[in-house]
Amino acid sequence: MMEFALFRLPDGRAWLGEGPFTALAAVPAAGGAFYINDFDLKDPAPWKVPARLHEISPASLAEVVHLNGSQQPQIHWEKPATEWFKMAFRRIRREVLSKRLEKMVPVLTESGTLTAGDPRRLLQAVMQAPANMWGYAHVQESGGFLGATPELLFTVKDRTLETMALAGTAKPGNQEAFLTDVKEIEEHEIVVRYLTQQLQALGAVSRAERTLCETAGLVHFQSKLSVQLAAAADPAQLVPLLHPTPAVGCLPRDKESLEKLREYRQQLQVPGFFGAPFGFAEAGGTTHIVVSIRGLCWKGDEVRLPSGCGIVGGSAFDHEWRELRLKREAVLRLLALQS
Ligand SMILES: C=C(O[C@@H]1C=C(C(=O)O)C=C[C@H]1O)C(=O)O
Repeated sequence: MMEFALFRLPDGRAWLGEGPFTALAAVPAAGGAFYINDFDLKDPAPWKVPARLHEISPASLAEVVHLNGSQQPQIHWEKPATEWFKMAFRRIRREVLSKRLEKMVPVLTESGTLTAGDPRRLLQAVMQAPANMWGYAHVQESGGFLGATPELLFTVKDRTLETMALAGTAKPGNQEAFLTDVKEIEEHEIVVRYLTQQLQALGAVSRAERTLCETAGLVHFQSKLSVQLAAAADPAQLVPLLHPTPAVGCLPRDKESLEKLREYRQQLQVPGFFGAPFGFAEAGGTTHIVVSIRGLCWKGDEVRLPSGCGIVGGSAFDHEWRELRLKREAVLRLLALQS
């Protein structure tokens, strides 16, 4: 199989679409299409209808993708350098303190070399990710990306849209201090405020209380939001309305700040899939779009593992550097690449 896409829901249902794909600008009425784009939404036809669609289980995956006989990948990781990230961190913090920005999310990418095995084997871990995560993958002949994310951009069916703010991070075990951490709460509430503002035009927005989401070795603040839509909404238009949220982007989300975010991403050589929307439109009319974080990508034997952290006025470099490491470790554990 030269090209395929995979999407797994938290309830375990999963689909694998075989290429070649037919690319469309809008969701096909019959469903059965994947949404694949990069962070800048450069693809004008991001809905990909596969030549063949399979509903899969962890047991049938190996058969459908022909994984039998392939080995778990071995990756030699390089220690990430601090310089460029430190510079971005300082600049962003300065902009926040001078009130030109409220929040921005720079991304650090760890690089590695594949020394043995097949990265497609990691799809087995993606299929078995914890029940509060969405699995995603897009694989082509020479490379691809895959992961399991705890962050939903939106699910829409008929007149109901559900989304979440997921931001603010800690290591499990220190919950008491986290629950009252003013900086983490601020980082989170910025995302809630943004989503509420963007969604208000579509109908009545209701917000559930801020709770803790524990997943794959990390704890986040999570607030679920839902909207009773005044009229049926087109998922193709909802993506640019919501993406990028300040959980992976910036606030304000004006042209100037987005341009700065793009510059930092370029300078820091962030892979295009990271933080991008990815999803699947079911045949029954439900469309799910998630935020592609907690994953890795590869091209030939080059492997890259990005992670990002929100910078606000109260952010300190050492704390954020540690948070980035925790996030990368969470991905490695999730993909069974580290004990
Ligand atoms: C950017 C990442 O995660 C996002 C950033 C978070 C934060 O800054 O606290 C938390 C969850 C995600 O919204 C990542 O995992 O790399």
